Amino acid sequence: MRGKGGMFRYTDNVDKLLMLFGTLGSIGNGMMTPVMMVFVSGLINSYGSMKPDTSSASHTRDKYALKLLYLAIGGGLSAFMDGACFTRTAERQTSRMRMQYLRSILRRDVGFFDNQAASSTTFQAISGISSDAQSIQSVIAEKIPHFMVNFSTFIGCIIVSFLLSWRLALAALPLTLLFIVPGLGFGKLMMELGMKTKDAYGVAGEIAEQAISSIRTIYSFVGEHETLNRFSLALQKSTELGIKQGLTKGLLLGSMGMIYVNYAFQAWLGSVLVTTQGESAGEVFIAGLCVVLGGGFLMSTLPNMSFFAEAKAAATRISEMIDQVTLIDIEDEKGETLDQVRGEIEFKEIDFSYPSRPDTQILEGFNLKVEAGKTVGLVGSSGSGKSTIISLLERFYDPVKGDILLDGCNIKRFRLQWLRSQMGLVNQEPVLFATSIKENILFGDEGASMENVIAAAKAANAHNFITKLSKGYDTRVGHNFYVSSYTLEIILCLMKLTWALVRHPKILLLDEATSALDGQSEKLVQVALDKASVGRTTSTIAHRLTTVRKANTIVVLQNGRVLESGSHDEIIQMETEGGAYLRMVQLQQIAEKEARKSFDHPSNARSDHEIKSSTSLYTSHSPSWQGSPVMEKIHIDNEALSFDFEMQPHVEDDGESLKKSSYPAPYQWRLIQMNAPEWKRSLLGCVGAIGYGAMQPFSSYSLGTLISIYLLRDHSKVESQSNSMKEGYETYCGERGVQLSGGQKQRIALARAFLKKPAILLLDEATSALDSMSENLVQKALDEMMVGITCVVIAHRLSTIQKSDTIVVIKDGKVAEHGSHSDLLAVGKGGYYYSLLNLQSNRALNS
Ligand SMILES: Nc1ncnc2c1ncn2[C@@H]1O[C@H](COP(=O)(O)OP(=O)(O)OP(=O)(O)O)[C@@H](O)[C@H]1O
Repeated sequence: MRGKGGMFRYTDNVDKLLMLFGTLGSIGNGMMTPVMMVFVSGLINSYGSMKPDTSSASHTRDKYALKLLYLAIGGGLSAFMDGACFTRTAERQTSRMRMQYLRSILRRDVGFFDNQAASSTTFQAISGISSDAQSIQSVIAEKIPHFMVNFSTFIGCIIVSFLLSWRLALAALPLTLLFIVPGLGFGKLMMELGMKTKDAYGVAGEIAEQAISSIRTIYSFVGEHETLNRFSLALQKSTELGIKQGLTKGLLLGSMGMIYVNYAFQAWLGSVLVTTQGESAGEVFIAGLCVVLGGGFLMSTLPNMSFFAEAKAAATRISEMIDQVTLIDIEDEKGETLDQVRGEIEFKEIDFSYPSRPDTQILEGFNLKVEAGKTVGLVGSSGSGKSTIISLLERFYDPVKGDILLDGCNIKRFRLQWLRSQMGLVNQEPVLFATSIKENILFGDEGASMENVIAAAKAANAHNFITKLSKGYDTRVGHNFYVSSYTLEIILCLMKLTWALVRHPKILLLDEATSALDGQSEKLVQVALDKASVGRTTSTIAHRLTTVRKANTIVVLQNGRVLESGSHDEIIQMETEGGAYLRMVQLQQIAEKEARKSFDHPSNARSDHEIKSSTSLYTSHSPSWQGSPVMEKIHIDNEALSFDFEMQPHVEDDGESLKKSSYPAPYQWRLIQMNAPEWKRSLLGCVGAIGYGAMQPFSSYSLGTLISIYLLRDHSKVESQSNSMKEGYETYCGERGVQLSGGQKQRIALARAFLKKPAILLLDEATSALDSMSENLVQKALDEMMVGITCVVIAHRLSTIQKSDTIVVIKDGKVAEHGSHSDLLAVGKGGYYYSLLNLQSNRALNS
């Protein structure tokens, strides 16, 4: 099951069985057509001799109907097996593949995502799960069975055609190349053009998307015309490709006309084979049909190859991702755990550079010790390495040099999952997923009980506002969670904190946790944070120095080194490098004063509207919300928080509200009017389409006629004469047939009688003028034709009537004797028939 690469990598025994049955089903399904062709050839042959309302006709009818019924049952069963087994196994295999793929992505160390452009990694991950896995699934579920069905039909048809008439098959087979080769060639060209057209539309779509998404910029620069020009230029490319595509499609469909060239050739050759080689009509006709059908099936089989190649490449991409070795493996079960964690952290002589930028040293000889239960505040200029320290502690990366210790033990010795579960991280990223509040909290610890969830929410001061919502912990958040942006920031903060606390971590890591909040809201949340950090070793990163003011130790970082450290009161007095912390505090105070001044000055202040639009992540976009009167107004008031907020509950019936929207129905007539300039081409297309459509019934009619001709020639066996006559069937017979011999006239008369398919056949010395070889041939044809019809044969030559059911000997206008040949012979020498037969055989001997 774990073989390297390949699209069947995740096949287990059940899948192998499913694929075996699927393959049998596909082959069975594919053999339907050839087997049916064999039956039909027999059926056509029997049509020639079938007469209405005779027992033999109904026997033949029943026989073939039954055979075809069995075939239908067999075909149905095999098609079912084919479809059901392959679809099921494709589903099983690719869902396993998707799972493994996602698991392998999730266990990647963070460095993996750094090493490539973030967008390309995300794209790769998503396309691996969606398009790559999808293309493998569609190959297993559809393309492989399609290939096998068509290929076995092709093989079956060719075998049947050779069995029925090898001469015709051999001669007609090369002609199939006349439509297979252009068909494949133009088909490939069509696909390439289709891809290019898609790309060209993509470019045009991108222009439109960019323009619409930045509509204000477009308006402000009066860039509408420019946008339209660029859009129309991009569309021009797709129009040119469209014309090429149309031409190629025309050539593709036109080249299929070669099928009829093949039929034309077969019609000619088939007649020759029936009339000169004694081949039967049904077999020759069906052999020819099988050759053409086989060619068609081969043609539709081959394009599958490109899908196989695509799926193979997709499987290789997925396998490469799955097989990549992870240095810091979250699923690695090895490693120690501590029964009791105190939470003492120590960084010893840490050198670090990110794997994606190994030449840039971020931390250099970094040392830091945080005692258990104490709070350390990390401050410093942007890029000084504050967040890097937290990443190293979480083991998102390992240091290049030095050790990080937890309670005196190197963190590399711990089981990674356990280590991370000891830390609660609250960072700046928005963390709410589009699910309920409870589920959101459970992301912190999926096994946590409801009591734990509530305890964590209480610890983060979030319980109060959650219980005020109408659905409490079951309120869905995410896309449809609409609150004012001010409230949203607070809720996000509290939720992140709740999430971090649900596992009762010993270490709390706060990376700019409150940076998105304004001073007033920060104060509200800070109470919750202070409460949460009691008894926990806490590391706080903050630009706003008031946030870290109360920390036991404040560490000032610069270029990955510790510049100053100590409590606020200690380091504010330090003069290292000009008192870095003091300068930071002073600069921040000046900036805050400036900000307050500009806020007090109305002309500088941002309007309400501006604030709203800049923080509209959750506040304004879904049309289903607009104008909805249902808003929850909630007041939160407890020791930590006191604020009001309005909240829109989740609405389930988006579809309903869409239905109610008043978009006008599409207007056909308007669409036609828009396309009016294209009427000439449309008309030409319609005429072509009608002509193409009419081909099928016309060709069916022609093929039907061909069968009749085959049957006629098959029965009359007038080949030798026809061949000996220069003009063949067009030979002029002369008045009352004077230009023909008596034997020739008789055979033509016989052919006329056969064509009429009479219920009663009267043959009055019908073969008397024939030489014995021709008589033999004609007699054979007569024997075939007389099956199931009433025949009255008058003959002097007694061999002609020997096989009759009843022979009636007439003498002087009276029936002298009657009975079968053997009955009459049994009468012996006294019998009239006996003596006639004796006389004739003596004459034959003498001559
Ligand atoms: N994933 C990464 N790959 C490569 N370089 C990185 C990565 N993350 C951060 N850096 C670089 O490491 C240096 C330190 O970054 P870090 O995020 O630790 O700084 P910081 O002090 O937290 O900054 P800020 O206050 O702006 O958040 C920066 O120069 C940054 O460009």
